[in-house]
Amino acid sequence: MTSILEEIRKENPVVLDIPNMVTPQKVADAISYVGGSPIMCDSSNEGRDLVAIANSLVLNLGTMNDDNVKLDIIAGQAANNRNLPVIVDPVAVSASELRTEVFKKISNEVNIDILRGNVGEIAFTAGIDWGPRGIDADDGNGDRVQVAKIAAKQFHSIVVISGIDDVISDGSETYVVHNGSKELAINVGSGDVLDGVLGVVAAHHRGVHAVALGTAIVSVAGELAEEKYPADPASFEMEFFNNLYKLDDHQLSDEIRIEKINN
Ligand SMILES: Nc1ncnc2c1ncn2[C@@H]1O[C@H](COP(=O)(O)OP(=O)(O)O)[C@@H](O)[C@H]1O
Ligand SMILES: Cc1ncsc1CCOP(=O)(O)O
Repeated sequence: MTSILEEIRKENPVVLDIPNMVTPQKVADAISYVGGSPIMCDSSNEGRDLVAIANSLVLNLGTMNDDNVKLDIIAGQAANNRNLPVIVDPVAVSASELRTEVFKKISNEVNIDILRGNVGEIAFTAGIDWGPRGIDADDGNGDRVQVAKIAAKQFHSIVVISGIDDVISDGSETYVVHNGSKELAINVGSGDVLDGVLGVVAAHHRGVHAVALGTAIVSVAGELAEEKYPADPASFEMEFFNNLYKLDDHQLSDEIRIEKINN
């Protein structure tokens, strides 16, 4: 049985999160509920100071302006210097020239430990043609595993592709987490919540398997919430957050459906 939740709750790591302007409260709550200590930051003037007290850094690129892009680079490089894990979420990276350029800049200037996005986002970052005619795309796991592996090798990162199943790979070791809930897909910010939870886990637990367990924490919490509220999105959200707080290692081990991919 895993002891990851017990360990992170003992460690209570400080997660510095540079959020988007849409979901900071949700992300801070999620970090706190799974056992971390969140601090959100919005000014490049305090990036270095806050990295100095953090155990991991999350850069969410969901909304951007000149100062938070500057902050992303300052904090990312300071975190690299301290050997802290850096998690990057390239939200809607293909949607505007600015998003595409900012991600390129960050990936050139900051070492990314965990790159987390949906398959379209990750494929785009890696220059992979994803879509009806992209790499045999049928949205099957085989293709998503290939996208994760290619992106992982390109960025020297652990890549998490979230979706109906979650694919977690560093290019050679790969897992698929089969848990989840379609309610998570319509809950705005569930991906950002996943980034924050990965920040908590990665603070002290490096490696692909630990990241896969971190991914499963969110997917299992969502799956259990859907059992109770299959058709009430607002009630689902409350139950999902309750589950992030209540989930323990016994329940995680009982509920997780994780597969190691062998090629
Ligand atoms: N169709 C789905 N069925 C089950 N779980 C899903 C589905 N889509 C997303 N999830 C879950 O929702 C969480 C957030 O992923 P996702 O919605 O892909 O992020 P984003 O909000 O960045 O697009 C993950 O835990 C993922 O497993
Ligand atoms: C709606 C929206 N617009 C810019 S960032 C954001 C939130 C994205 O959250 P998630 O990708 O986790 O659903």
